[in-house]
Amino acid sequence: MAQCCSPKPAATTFLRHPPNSPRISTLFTLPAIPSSSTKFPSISLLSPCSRRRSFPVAAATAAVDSPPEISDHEDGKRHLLEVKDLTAVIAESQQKILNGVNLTVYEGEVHAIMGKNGSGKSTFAKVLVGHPDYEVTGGTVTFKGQSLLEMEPEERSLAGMFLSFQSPIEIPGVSNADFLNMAYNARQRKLGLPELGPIEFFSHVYSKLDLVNMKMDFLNRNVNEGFSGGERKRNEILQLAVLGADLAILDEIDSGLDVDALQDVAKAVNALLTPKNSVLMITHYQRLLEYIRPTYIHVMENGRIVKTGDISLALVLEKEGYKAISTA
Ligand SMILES: Nc1ncnc2c1ncn2[C@@H]1O[C@H](COP(=O)(O)OP(=O)(O)OP(=O)(O)O)[C@@H](O)[C@H]1O
Repeated sequence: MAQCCSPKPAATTFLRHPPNSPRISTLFTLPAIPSSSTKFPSISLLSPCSRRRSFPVAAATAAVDSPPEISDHEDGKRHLLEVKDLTAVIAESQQKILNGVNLTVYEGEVHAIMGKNGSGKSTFAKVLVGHPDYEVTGGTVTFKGQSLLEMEPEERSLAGMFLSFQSPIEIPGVSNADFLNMAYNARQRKLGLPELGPIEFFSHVYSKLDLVNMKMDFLNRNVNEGFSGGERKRNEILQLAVLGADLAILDEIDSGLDVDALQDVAKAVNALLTPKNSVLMITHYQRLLEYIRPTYIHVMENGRIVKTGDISLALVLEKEGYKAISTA
């Protein structure tokens, strides 16, 4: 495991909104940038190490050094993600948000998490990628046979986890193409794979633009600057297509999308699905589930998954609301 706060060739960076907004919005693996660099003039690059008060190691010791999981699925599939009794608090206030989440995702599956506003869905997603606003207080998480909670956010990303955030941020002064190229090369470097120069990368990314129905000029625009809500969401999926992932966690990719954009985004996500990778998507609407068919739907309430079912569960919720399944 990488030593926290030691010099690294690459750093996973939580990019913050401007100072008056405390919400961290996105996670990428970027090359280390010298403090004197003018490359990202208006973004504060915050090492997760600098904010994390207690990295959630103790809770995960049971899974340390465990060998890759042997399948216990009837079809012989391996599980990608196994979450057991996960509890977490907001680091600053110590307010408990996750109250014992249990979830197993096998390769090739699509899981949807639904639930009332404030039930803990986004917090769960952010805890999975190691967001420094939260501390894990109990439970274990295994990702591809390794203890996820032992990994730095950067390692989680390099291990194949991708989170598309609910509100993707702008990065003024950095073109989309440069940003994607940097993130792509940082990952290639870490994995010991060949990097791509700007021209080679352009042809790599060009083939992905079609997938999300984005015009080429979006590559030359600054990351998300002036993008509409729908364009930002498409851009998130473009990042997923360029970087690839074993587990893509998509937090409300459907919010703010018109019908055509929703179909484009869903088509792109479906095109990226293989029997080996999985999607965990958070959504409020059954509409998205018509396009990206989930293997399971889970309902979160008060920081726990209280109900799991198939697509019919979403239909019940659409018709009767959460009171139909509430345990409160
Ligand atoms: N960093 C934070 N600081 C303060 N409160 C937080 C923080 N993160 C989460 N919370 C609180 O934790 C609760 C769960 O938030 P979360 O965003 O996970 O809910 P959600 O289920 O994703 O909601 P929604 O459907 O509205 O997006 C909310 O009450 C939220 O205000």
